[in-house]
Amino acid sequence: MTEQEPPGLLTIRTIAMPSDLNYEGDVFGGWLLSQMDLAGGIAARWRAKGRVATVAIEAMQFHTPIRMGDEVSCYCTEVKVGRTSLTFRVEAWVRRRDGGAQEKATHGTFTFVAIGPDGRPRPVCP
Ligand SMILES: CC(=O)SCCNC(=O)CCNC(=O)[C@H](O)C(C)(C)COP(=O)(O)OP(=O)(O)OC[C@H]1O[C@@H](n2cnc3c(N)ncnc32)[C@H](O)[C@@H]1OP(=O)(O)O
Repeated sequence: MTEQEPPGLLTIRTIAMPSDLNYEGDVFGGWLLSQMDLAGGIAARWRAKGRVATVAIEAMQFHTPIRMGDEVSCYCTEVKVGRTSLTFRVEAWVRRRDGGAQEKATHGTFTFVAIGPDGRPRPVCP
């Protein structure tokens, strides 16, 4: 069987460490959310060619738990570019520590705003 290819651009790949776990031994949802926010922020910064800030996170869904030592990869797909905002779908995929194929763990929609030197929204090149 061929491995399903995640959609979008690989932006972050990391390993779930002991300090990222909740008291049940699974990865804390907030840690995963922050990785996805970082990944989307990188993609948005590339697209906006400069500083961005997260303005909204919506439609988060957690499909499967992540455990210590699992490899976590975040893939970003551009959904929409407005006048000053950029929306990306971010998917987190997990490969278990003992190998095997990646599976989708979580996805969400992240919106960023391009920020100018004055800290206010600035237009993005179409
Ligand atoms: C609170 C925290 O520390 S969270 C961590 C990091 N994030 C931040 O610090 C951001 C804090 N927020 C801010 O500084 C401000 O809200 C800013 C600078 C991002 C935006 O300022 P605003 O005055 O709200 O900007 P404005 O109303 O002009 O909207 C800018 C764009 O964002 C979009 N936008 C604003 N709110 C939302 C939202 N909830 N969902 C989706 N898009 C939104 C607007 O539609 C607009 O897009 P467009 O120009 O492409 O049409």
